[in-house]
Amino acid sequence: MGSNLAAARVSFVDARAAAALSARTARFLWAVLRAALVWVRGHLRWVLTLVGFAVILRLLGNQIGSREVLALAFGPALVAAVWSTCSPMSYERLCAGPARRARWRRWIRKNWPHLSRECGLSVSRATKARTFGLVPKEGSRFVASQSQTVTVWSHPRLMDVTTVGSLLRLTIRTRTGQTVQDLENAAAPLAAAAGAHAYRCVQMTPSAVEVVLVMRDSLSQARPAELPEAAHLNAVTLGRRQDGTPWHLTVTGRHTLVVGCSGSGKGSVFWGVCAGLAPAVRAGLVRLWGVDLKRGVEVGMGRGMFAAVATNPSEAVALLTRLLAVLEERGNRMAGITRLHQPTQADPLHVLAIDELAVLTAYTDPETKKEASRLLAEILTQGRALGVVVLACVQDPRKEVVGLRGLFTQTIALRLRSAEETRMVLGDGIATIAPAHRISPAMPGTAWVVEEDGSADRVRADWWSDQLVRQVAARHPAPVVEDLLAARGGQGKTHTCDVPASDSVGVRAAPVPGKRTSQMPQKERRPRASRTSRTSQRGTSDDGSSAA
Ligand SMILES: Nc1ncnc2c1ncn2[C@@H]1O[C@H](COP(=O)(O)OP(=O)(O)OP(=O)(O)O)[C@@H](O)[C@H]1O
Repeated sequence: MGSNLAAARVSFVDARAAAALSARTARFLWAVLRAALVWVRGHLRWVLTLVGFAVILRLLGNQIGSREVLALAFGPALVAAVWSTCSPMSYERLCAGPARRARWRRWIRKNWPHLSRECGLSVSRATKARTFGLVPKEGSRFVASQSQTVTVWSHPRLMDVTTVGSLLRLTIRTRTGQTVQDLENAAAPLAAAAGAHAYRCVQMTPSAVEVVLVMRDSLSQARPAELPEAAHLNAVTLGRRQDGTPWHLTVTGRHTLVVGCSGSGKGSVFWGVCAGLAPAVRAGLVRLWGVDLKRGVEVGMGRGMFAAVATNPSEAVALLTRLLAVLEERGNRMAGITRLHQPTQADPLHVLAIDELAVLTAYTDPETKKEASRLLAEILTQGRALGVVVLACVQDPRKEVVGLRGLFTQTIALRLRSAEETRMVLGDGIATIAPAHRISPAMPGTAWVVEEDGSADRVRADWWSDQLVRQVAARHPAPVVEDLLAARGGQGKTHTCDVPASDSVGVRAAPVPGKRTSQMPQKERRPRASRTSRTSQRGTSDDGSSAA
């Protein structure tokens, strides 16, 4: 009886394993078939020509030859299908990627005269040309040559075409009578004709421009942030650029304004900077100060890495007063000795991170607003060289809301509501090359930034989950905590905390008087699921400035 039961159990287990194996095999075969069909569709001309050739050979009675030709038609499809199913990464790297890039290069070279004409880059002139040969003329007489009016086109020169990853780079030289501005203006129709997701222009010489077309959108997928390990002071890695390279943001010596409408992903940039600096915070080289007037909901997630957090306007004024005192004391110390502050453990870099600046500078009572704006203006004007920098996030970029806009030295434009807002944030003439108002709501964390050389680039910040922020705060707690109540009297009071050696997870209770956020129930956030944007429903590009 017992042995029967054991045998039945064994056969049941075998049957389940066999069923799982057949399901896996069926799935694999289906994937291979689908990949083969995709390959055939992409190489239809090749396949049809060889099939036609095989049919002719068969009609002529050459059976073996026709079979070989059919193998030549479908063999590559089978190899490609199996390869791409078993090892998609190596297939993309060694086969599909290089083939695709070669196709882009060929296409642009072949179609350049046509593209340049249709995008308004070429000019034509009518000219007389003489044709030679015996040409019939009235009656039965022939003449040896005759003159005709012909149209001659002159195009800007396509000097070089290169590809890297998903980028197609065109180096174009102006034709006579053309400026680099003309080439830059034609980049949008050029990108649309090439089916590029986005583009950017970089002036190479006074008469040559590099137009970079982003042929495949590498930013479409959200990417989770990683736990920061090393202490970096100068720059933090916030995410990636549209060419797939890392996006580093300089922090030292820069005041950063992050603008984006609600849900555009300001939190990702905020935590990218604060959590990116966390190892340096723990090392004592950076001191983070937080202002979160949305009841501390955002900063509360990573409270442990901040030296002080203000969650109401009076606390914010106290915090700014304290920071200004640091500035004044440091200024007095540095006068005549050095012009640029070098962060050390005894004298760290102070980073003031403000979530929703408008609550402080526009939506609070007039007195607090005036005082906060005054203090912030002083910090913004003097802080850069003295090692006090500001990171501020805001939804509304209008002057009446952020009067201090001009004092920030770098700006990140997340999704904005209109081209006018893009102009306000990034500067005049930028809305066409960095259309932040066209970023898809389905891609939070995506932004446009303007580089020092004036070129614009599209970037996407990595996603910081609440859990990861808490983990960073637990791993890299601030060694020093400031007492804001004492700062109200103009004097700061500093508590030194023992930094735990362990990497245990959990928010460290920071002894800040009057602090409510650590007790507040926090809602766990998740990356927003992609949704079809209204623009993409209309058949235009989601986020870039151009669409195929
Ligand atoms: N980098 C990112 N990648 C993917 N999803 C993101 C990213 N950043 C944010 N999100 C998603 O977008 C949502 C809104 O993000 P977030 O709260 O940072 O926006 P916000 O601009 O701060 O909005 P608000 O100003 O209303 O607070 C998040 O809950 C998350 O689902």
